[in-house]
Amino acid sequence: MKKYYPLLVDLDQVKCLVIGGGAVAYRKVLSLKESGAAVTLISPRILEPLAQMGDQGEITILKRRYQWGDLKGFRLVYVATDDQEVGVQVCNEAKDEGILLNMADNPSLGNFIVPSKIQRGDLSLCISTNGKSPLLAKKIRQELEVRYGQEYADFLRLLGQEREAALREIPDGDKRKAYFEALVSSDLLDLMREGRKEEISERLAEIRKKLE
Ligand SMILES: C[C@@]1(CC(=O)O)c2cc3[nH]c(cc4nc(cc5[nH]c(cc(n2)[C@H]1CCC(=O)O)[C@@](C)(CC(=O)O)[C@@H]5CCC(=O)O)C(CC(=O)O)=C4CCC(=O)O)c(CCC(=O)O)c3CC(=O)O
Ligand SMILES: NC(=O)C1=CN([C@@H]2O[C@H](COP(=O)(O)OP(=O)(O)OC[C@H]3O[C@@H](n4cnc5c(N)ncnc54)[C@H](O)[C@@H]3O)[C@@H](O)[C@H]2O)C=CC1
Repeated sequence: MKKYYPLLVDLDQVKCLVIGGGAVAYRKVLSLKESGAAVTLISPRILEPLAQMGDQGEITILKRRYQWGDLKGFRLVYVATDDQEVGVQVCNEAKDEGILLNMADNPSLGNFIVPSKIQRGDLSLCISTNGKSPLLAKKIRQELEVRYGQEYADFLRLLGQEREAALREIPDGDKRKAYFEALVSSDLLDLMREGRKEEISERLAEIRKKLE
């Protein structure tokens, strides 16, 4: 069993290649585009929504089979074909070039896997089963989606603002930490979930006052 290391990577404008044009390739393309990657796709058959993305200039499409040399210039490569042989060839080329490789149909040939993900503003929740059961990862995602709603995006925005302000305005490190702890364990999240926006600044002032 591989021991994968989780990390969050900035893919803005990074050149990524997807080989294959079916449902799995489509899922990988969507998540790459969400991260701002510059996506190229190579495949003889291409799903309609992917073809449309190509027509609209959102991704670059080469409508043909993979050939040796295609990986040049790419940082991340995803293989999502129904042809095992392509996987083996890409794997050899990726090794030569030191490129990070995701293999949808034979994960152990690649060197990274994609987790299931929930995004709530700046909060990312990523779930992986180390490839043992993607369906369980999906089920846990659906459970967590109910538990962690949009209010977390708002809460985190507020925490970020308050943290910046506190770093400027509360010079004492212990007091600052106490303020952060009070914010995180306050009922601010409940106020946001219940849409009681007008009470938020009041609560912030109360928390600050208590610490004085
Ligand atoms: C190893 C990994 C490599 C990788 O793709 O990176 C991989 C591999 C394989 N998946 C397979 C099948 C399915 N994958 C899904 C769904 C997802 N698969 C994703 C990731 C991963 N899948 C990586 C491990 C993640 C982890 O650690 O848990 C998700 C999380 C992210 C994403 O793909 O973007 C996304 C859910 C997103 C969401 O909804 O939250 C479904 C369910 C569905 O489609 O509804 C099924 C059908 C049910 C089933 O088989 O379980 C097969 C067998 C194919 C066959 O039968 O031939 C293989 C190959 C193998 O296992 O050998
Ligand atoms: N990792 C994951 O999340 C999942 C992986 N899979 C596996 O991923 C693979 C792809 O699944 P789907 O997208 O449903 O398959 P699909 O059959 O819809 O698409 C396969 C694509 O591969 C392309 N292709 C075939 N030979 C090629 C070549 N030589 N060069 C470039 N492209 C080529 C075809 O044109 C087609 O677009 C399957 O092997 C499947 O077992 C399936 C479900 C989930």
